[in-house]
Amino acid sequence: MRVAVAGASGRMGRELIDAVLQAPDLSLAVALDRAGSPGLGQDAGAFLGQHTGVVITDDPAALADADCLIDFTRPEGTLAHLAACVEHATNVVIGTTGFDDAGKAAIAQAAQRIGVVFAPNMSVGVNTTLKLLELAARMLPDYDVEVFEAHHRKKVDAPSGTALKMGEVVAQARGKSLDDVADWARHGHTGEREPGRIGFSVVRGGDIVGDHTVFFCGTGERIEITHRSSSRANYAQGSLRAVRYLAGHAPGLFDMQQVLGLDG
Ligand SMILES: NC(=O)C1=CN([C@@H]2O[C@H](COP(=O)(O)OP(=O)(O)OC[C@H]3O[C@@H](n4cnc5c(N)ncnc54)[C@H](OP(=O)(O)O)[C@@H]3O)[C@@H](O)[C@H]2O)C=CC1
Ligand SMILES: O=C(O)C1=N[C@H](C(=O)O)C[C@H](O)C1
Repeated sequence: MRVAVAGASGRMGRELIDAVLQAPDLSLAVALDRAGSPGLGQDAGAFLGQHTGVVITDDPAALADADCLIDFTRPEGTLAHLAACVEHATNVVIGTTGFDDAGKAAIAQAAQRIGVVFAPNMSVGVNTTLKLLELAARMLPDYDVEVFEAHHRKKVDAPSGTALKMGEVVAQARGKSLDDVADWARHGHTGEREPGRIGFSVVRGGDIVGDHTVFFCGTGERIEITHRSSSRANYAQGSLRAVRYLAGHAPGLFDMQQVLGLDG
């Protein structure tokens, strides 16, 4: 299967190129970076000391040569690539976070024409953690829930897409919409905590790959469900599973719970 990688010079782009080059059933067909990127014109494997013959381009028309794009960039980049994927009937795995409602609607619309996997976290561990959260939320309806996340200093969106998803899973298990119960930040004289709210807190610093903890705080006890990433390899491997999943499915919008068979 011919795979394209967007954001080829980014942290995830490089992790993905490495993973695709090592996968016997996949070939790297296209590598995209944005206009003005210093990577343009270089071999996509140069950072590994490898010659792949795939030159990094900023032309989304190159997506005609790929069966599936893996896109971990920024919302505006992903949406531009998505339009080219629809034009060329190329499936897409979207790992980018930070979309607004209009961006999410554009993704859903594209998924009527092509296969799309869209998930804020591709790791098997995080997706298993989401199932644990669903169980805990159902078993502990009166416990106070707080979502904590920590990431590297270069991350541009907050809370992380994964933290938002964790909050949504808990809210949904309690029959609520996250927007109605979220406390995004606290400062000053906040008053006592209101029952049923879901609080968020965020750390940014250094090279933290990605930590998430959800606290279920009751009276006399608390449960902390934590996932920590120590490398980006799991995000890349999950993305490759998503590429293979799309090859066996008709157009539609899927998430990693479906790819991993955790949606039952
Ligand atoms: N779903 C998941 O499992 C995971 C999701 N992510 C998400 O993936 C995204 C990327 O993360 P990361 O790799 O760390 O970020 P980086 O900043 O390291 O890489 C982003 C890449 O996208 C490029 N880019 C930026 N803007 C555009 C644009 N408008 N059009 C095209 N390309 C663009 C950047 O180019 P340039 O450097 O020139 O700006 C860079 O090559 C984030 O949204 C992050 O939250 C990250 C890890 C796991
Ligand atoms: O930007 C990152 O690095 C990450 N982003 C994703 C998110 O926003 O949840 C996934 C992971 O936590 C790493």
